[in-house]
Amino acid sequence: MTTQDTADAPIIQVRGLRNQFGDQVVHEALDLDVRRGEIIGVVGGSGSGKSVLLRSIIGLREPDAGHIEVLGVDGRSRDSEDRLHIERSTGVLFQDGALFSSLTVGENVQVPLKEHHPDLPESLLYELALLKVKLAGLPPDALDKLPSQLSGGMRKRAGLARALALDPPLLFLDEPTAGLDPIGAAAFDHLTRTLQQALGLTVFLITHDLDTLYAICDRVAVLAERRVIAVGPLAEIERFDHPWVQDYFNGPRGRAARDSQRSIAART
Ligand SMILES: Nc1ncnc2c1ncn2[C@@H]1O[C@H](COP(=O)(O)OP(=O)(O)OP(=O)(O)O)[C@@H](O)[C@H]1O
Repeated sequence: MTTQDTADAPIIQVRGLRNQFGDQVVHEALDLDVRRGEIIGVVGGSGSGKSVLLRSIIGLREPDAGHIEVLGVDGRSRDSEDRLHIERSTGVLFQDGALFSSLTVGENVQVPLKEHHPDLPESLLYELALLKVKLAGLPPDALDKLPSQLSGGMRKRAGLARALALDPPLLFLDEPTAGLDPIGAAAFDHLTRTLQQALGLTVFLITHDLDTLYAICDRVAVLAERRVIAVGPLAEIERFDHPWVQDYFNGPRGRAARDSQRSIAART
């Protein structure tokens, strides 16, 4: 461990991150702090490096330079205790769900449980998987279904159930509402907010979905020009003087999302 993991220390700290593929520099001098207990929305144009940032933070990609700390642990550490600490503390819902297609939903949820707690008896594994499936808002009979037997929205929830298997304090969601219809997307947003509040999660959420940003994000980080150019509450970001930010937040879709969220807030 590199620093004290105290309650007010950022749960994720990224400093001077550099990622490069051949001649293409994706990140340069990128800094970001994620605060404990927040939902931070990460936005940016296609190819701006949101997924590469996520992969760097969770240790799936070795950055070319920079420093990353997750829960007080150096993200580049190869020490097995440190790796285990990060793995056990982070749940990830990848863009495509990344479920094993030949395993049932229940078996998918059991994968991390078996890996990290190999001595758990079968009956307990079953009960834990059932609990996570219900937590993700799926009916109990989803447990025995294959991913191919589920709708897109249900597959996302199954991926979420698996991401929550180890009760991680830190949840990464990569475009969770992509491909969902507006009602399904709003339901998934609601679920994310409910779980974050009930379980005290910190959520790192990559999204293109303006409705999601307005509905559930406490702060937003904008990726452009290879770094985080702005981070803060939406009301601040909307005023940030940058062409991409202005197009995105104050274009027709941005205005519609903001108006719709305000009218929901006025009704509740
Ligand atoms: N393994 C890799 N090898 C080569 N280039 C890569 C690799 N992974 C990502 N890239 C490049 O890095 C850039 C950033 O990719 P990334 O997937 O992080 O973008 P993104 O912001 O998540 O985009 P989108 O919103 O379209 O999902 C892209 O130009 C991509 O082609």
